[in-house]
Amino acid sequence: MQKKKRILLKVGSNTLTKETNNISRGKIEDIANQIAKLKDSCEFVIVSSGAIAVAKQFVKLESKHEEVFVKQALASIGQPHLIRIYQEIFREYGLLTSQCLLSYSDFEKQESKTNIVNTINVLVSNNYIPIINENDTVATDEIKFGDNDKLAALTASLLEVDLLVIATNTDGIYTKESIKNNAPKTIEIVSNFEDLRKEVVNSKSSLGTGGMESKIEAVAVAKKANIETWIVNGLKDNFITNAFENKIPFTKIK
Ligand SMILES: Nc1ncnc2c1ncn2[C@@H]1O[C@H](COP(=O)(O)OP(=O)(O)O)[C@@H](O)[C@H]1O
Ligand SMILES: N[C@@H](CCC(=O)OP(=O)(O)O)C(=O)O
Repeated sequence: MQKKKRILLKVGSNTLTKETNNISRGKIEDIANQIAKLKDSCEFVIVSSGAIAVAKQFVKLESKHEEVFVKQALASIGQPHLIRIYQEIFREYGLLTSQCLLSYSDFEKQESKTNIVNTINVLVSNNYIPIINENDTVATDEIKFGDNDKLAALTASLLEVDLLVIATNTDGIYTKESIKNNAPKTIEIVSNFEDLRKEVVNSKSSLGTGGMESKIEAVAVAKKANIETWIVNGLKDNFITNAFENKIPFTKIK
């Protein structure tokens, strides 16, 4: 049997909510449907944000503490709901899921790195799709300074995946000029990675954390490990299968 292509799919909060205040079961169905279609040729590991977004659907926390602690508490409330929703929907498509919570510091310790790789390899070889998020209770880095893009890239490198797909709410990376002119145009082929950094504008979406800048940083991490990255519009249906068939505009960085 031919070796399956290993894909790390990163799904941001905006994709999962389809830019509303609620997690979109329809979007998770769309992801499950695509993974089910591709399952004979590809194996998936998912890095999913959305814990805080799910919690906000259910609760409003009162606290005199710093905002970051409230966000961590929300992530703790939302994470089990997020996984429950994934599990319910993926099961309908015949897909098995599991949860892994990781911290950035885990990537600095050899023993932790080995354990992550071994655990995920057992999961994947038994047809479980690991759904990874940051362990927000212990690490504030992501909520304060970055987001899951870098976590996805570090995980992709550690797992030596064949492709990193970052799903966001734009058709990939647009040229700065085209954003200014209100006619966004996707940079489809990246000839010079350093030039790409100059295209980032200082904006992010309503629920997003790091904007395009953190995606570029993620691409840099993946590039160092010789991993190709695609930045695709996760709001659209069939965004993975359509990207494979080149039916949609997206940014490909080799
Ligand atoms: N050159 C660019 N092309 C496209 N989007 C850009 C660019 N520069 C900055 N952005 C911003 O990055 C956002 C995506 O990142 P983010 O808000 O963190 O979403 P996510 O939840 O998917 O991680 C876009 O909605 C846009 O506002
Ligand atoms: N880990 C947290 C926050 C992650 C976050 O906002 O990231 P992203 O949507 O990828 O910019 C969560 O699951 O809500």
